[in-house]
Amino acid sequence: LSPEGAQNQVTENKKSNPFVATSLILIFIVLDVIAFVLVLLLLRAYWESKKSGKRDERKLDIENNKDERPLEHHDDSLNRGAASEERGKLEFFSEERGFELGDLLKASADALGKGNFGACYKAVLGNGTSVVVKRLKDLAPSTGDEFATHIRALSALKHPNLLSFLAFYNNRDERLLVHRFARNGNLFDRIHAGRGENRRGENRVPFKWHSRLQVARGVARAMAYLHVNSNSPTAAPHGNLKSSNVLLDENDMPRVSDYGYSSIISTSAAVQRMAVYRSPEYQHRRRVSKKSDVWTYGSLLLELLSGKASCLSYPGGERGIDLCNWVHVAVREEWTAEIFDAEIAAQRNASQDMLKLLQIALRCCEKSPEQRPEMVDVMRSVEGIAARESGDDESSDRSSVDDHSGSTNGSGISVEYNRKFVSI
Ligand SMILES: Nc1ncnc2c1ncn2[C@@H]1O[C@H](COP(=O)(O)OP(=O)(O)OP(=O)(O)O)[C@@H](O)[C@H]1O
Repeated sequence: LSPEGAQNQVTENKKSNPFVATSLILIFIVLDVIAFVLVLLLLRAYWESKKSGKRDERKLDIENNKDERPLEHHDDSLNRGAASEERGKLEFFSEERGFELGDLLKASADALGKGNFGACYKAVLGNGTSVVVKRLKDLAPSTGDEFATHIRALSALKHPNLLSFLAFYNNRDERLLVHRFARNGNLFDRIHAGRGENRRGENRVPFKWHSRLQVARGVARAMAYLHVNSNSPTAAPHGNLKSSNVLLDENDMPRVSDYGYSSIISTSAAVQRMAVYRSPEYQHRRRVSKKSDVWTYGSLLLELLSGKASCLSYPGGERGIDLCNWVHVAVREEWTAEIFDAEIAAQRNASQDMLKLLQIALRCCEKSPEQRPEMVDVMRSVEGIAARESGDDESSDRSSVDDHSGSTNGSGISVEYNRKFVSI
């Protein structure tokens, strides 16, 4: 119905019947409104599908290895800042020192993704070694020396379940961290890839209870280790624990990454983007502490157990659910069985252990920080499940908690930190 046609008909009808003319005008207006709403709905559906596809597209790009340009070509500013005459050297923290900054920039590289604190690239060096280069952004104002001191302190933390630092680069324009590449990607993708709306899960490798428990145990050890070696009463030793910051090596052993950033990132960026700032105590009292880390660990356990995406894991938290709240409601309403991911719920011989892990998670997610357990106690509870499940006695299981840099006093947690040995 064209506007001219409608107008002519209206003029004709006006002469014969004023009621018919008014009805035609009304119909014309209603049709216009419906068309407008339809266009709006279509635009919204297009926008939503683009957003949900982003993560998968990024993964696909990496898997297909489409972009193999040298690192320096991925980012012009990286090239400009680092290729100048006075660009300086990498500082190494490990035995693997067979490369220099120039080798890194020329190595064939893939963009792994942009996180909250910078972009990550996987670079393959001439000798075939794969490393990850993280280019930091939104740093707190600090001198190069302050930054270097902080990174050196972080690199002294050595534990089999922490992602270690290989080297770093520090000049006025550019700050880069170099880590080992974790071959099996991150825990978020391990839990959620190939499932959910619009996905049929054809390529999904099932993530069974035993592997999930192994991850829960490894992350608890890494977190307890960080807590034992942190002296600050006001900071969360990790600060940003979430499933995308738990990387999996070739044996699916977890390596916790992105720890200790709170003092190198600007306060506003930290408050907006770090996981601990979403804890109940930050909402009410504007304070975070070690117990905020315990809360993030509880949320991670709930994600592992339920297979549901947590809003902590999504950038900006714009998707996913508040798992702590959801599970508390589920337990109150007595539909606990609904909590467990279908992929593990069928493993009936492990159901008691799943319930135990759920109880630990709920204690970690207590609203009041004072009521949450200490991270070391959480680790011991999770190890209790592991020892029973594998039939090992506790002492033999404990040996794997040891770090690689020194002896322990029997608790299994120790560290060489600033050349002083601290243990509990
Ligand atoms: N050492 C690594 N090995 C393998 N993949 C890595 C490594 N480091 C980072 N990644 C991957 O690179 C991507 C970007 O990581 P990054 O840490 O920058 O962001 P994020 O974890 O998504 O968010 P945030 O910045 O809040 O930690 C993620 O998919 C992450 O799993």
